[in-house]
Amino acid sequence: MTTSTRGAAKAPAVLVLEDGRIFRGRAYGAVGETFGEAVFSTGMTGYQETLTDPSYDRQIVVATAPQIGNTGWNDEDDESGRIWVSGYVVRDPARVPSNWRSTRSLDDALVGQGVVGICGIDTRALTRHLRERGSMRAGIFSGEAIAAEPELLARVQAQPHMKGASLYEEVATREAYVVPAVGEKRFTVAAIDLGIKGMTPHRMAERGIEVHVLPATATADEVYAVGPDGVFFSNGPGDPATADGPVALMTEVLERRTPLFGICFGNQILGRALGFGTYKLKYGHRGINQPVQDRTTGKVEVTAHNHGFAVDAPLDKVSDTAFGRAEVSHVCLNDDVVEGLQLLDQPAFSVQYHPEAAAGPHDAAYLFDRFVSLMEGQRA
Ligand SMILES: NC(=O)CC[C@H](N)C(=O)O
Repeated sequence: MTTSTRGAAKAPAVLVLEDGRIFRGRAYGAVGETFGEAVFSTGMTGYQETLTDPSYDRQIVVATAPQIGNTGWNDEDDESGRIWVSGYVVRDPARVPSNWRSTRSLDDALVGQGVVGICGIDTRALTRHLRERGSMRAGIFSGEAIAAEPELLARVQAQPHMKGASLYEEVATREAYVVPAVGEKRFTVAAIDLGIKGMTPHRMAERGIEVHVLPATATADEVYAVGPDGVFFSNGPGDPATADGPVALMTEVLERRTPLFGICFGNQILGRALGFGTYKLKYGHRGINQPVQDRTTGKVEVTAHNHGFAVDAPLDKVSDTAFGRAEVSHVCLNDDVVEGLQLLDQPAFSVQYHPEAAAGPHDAAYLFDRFVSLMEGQRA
């Protein structure tokens, strides 16, 4: 529920965490109330891409960068048709945005879409709290939504957990659509939309791929009806342990040995299809400067991340799976979390992070070329 809006920046607001910690600040964006999992993102740029990433559905995002909104909001950088975060927490919002592409302020964009936020709180203390205690449920209340603390806390504690949440169907397209290849068409890819970011089909289209984006509930018949050279599984919100439908579909794709690429949620689904488990990280990886090593080349890349879950696969041995040998291809150098998987006996691989990242960095863009090579190899 949100009520009014503009000029509301001075209304009092309160952020309530499920463990009882409370931060008091001022309303930012819409005034009202909202709930979600409080998570922090360390990106210093790219807030527009972050807020419109469907993988942030039902999450209250805390920006660790202290000044947010400086470049306003433009008509080009959205990753989807709307803002998906359920709430936004910033320390010091820009009073006057300045950028040649900006058409309105970030505050106006939040107000326009009814997204409740809070500003003027100590985001460093909040981030340290989430890092020590882990991501947790939270609520933001402003204006008339503010009530006695025990009441607000009880409402936060009544919210569903992110563990066990099935959200991908809620954010995915209902209708199939096609993103045409840029220049000469070389390949057709069926992309399963579990919360796909707009930049992903674009990065494929740039490589001569015609991308058929299909709903999360697509059947194998619908996938193969487009005559795909390869199948892609996208990023998406929620707990991968709930994604039984996409795991079953991917299993069929693997049985047919069609070239396969997955990103983020898609990596977790490949993990499950291979028989590995997934688990929730304490506070996840969200930001644009995470160091990852590609173990197939030894190279280290700086990468964009947004994940709260990870695949539980052995780092130091090749695993035998229903689809032959599999190995962990990429690993996060901060904490050894599995960041990529590849099959050694058929053309399938995935990464836990974001080679498409529009706000950058672009070190991992080669992964789209790797997908193209797999499709070329299958044709040869
Ligand atoms: N960006 C994503 O695809 C996120 C995947 C999953 N929801 C997670 O949090 O780990």
